[in-house]
Amino acid sequence: MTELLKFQNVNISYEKKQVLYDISFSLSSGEILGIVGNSGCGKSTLLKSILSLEGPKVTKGDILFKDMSLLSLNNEDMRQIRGKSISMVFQESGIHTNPLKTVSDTVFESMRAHCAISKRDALDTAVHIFESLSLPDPERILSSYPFELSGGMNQRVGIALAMLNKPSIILADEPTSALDPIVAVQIVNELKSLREKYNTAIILVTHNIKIARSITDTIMVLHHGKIADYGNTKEVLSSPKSEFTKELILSALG
Ligand SMILES: Nc1ncnc2c1ncn2[C@@H]1O[C@H](COP(=O)(O)OP(=O)(O)OP(=O)(O)O)[C@@H](O)[C@H]1O
Repeated sequence: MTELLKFQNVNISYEKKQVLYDISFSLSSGEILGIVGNSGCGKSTLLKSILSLEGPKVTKGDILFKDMSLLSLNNEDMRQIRGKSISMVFQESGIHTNPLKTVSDTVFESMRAHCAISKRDALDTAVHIFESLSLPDPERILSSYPFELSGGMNQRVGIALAMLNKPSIILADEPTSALDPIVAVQIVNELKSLREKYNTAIILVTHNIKIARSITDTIMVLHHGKIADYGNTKEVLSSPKSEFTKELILSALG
């Protein structure tokens, strides 16, 4: 397994408010890392800092992608990384799909932003990914506007779109929290199959420790912006080091 992403003693702040403290971890190809913790502990901030999204600033440490510091990249280089090497799936995948555009227009635009490709080739790539994720009737999905698809289907399409440029890492921020439990399980299975089919590494932010237990190889528990526990998921859940993790497991898993 190749190491893709590495956080080295990273501190992150908004303006003057520090949110994350001394965060270190690494992510290898094909690995699924779960980040869990209470609301406001800094999970989303951690994901945003990887892609230098608006708001949080790294004030100490370094974030490396394939041994290259992401913090030293200019805007154009970071734009190339976003969506191509590292893409993001949000809670509401409407963010991936413009309400005024059909899915096929969105597909073409997001692929054309990273490579010279014809519309037909872009759509063929999308059909292939939809089929590999068992999305029904790919041609109908492509010709639909987002409002014509159900919430669950929108989210599944959002995950498929995040895969268009075959990124090596997907950052998934609570991708199942807006969905009913049956669709949530479907999404979790789709994330698993991305790893199996494409060896994609995934960082999954979730409130749901049961989901984390069922899908992740490694887990990081954050408490007030600090790492309370980090390591192999089975080991952390069976013998957590911190009191906070013990309580979290007890309340979620009994
Ligand atoms: N744009 C911002 N400006 C200032 N502070 C922010 C901003 N976004 C988040 N914060 C603060 O940073 C802290 C961490 O927020 P973050 O959204 O990363 O937590 P989270 O663990 O993802 O929470 P949740 O599970 O509720 O989504 C919180 O105290 C939050 O209020």
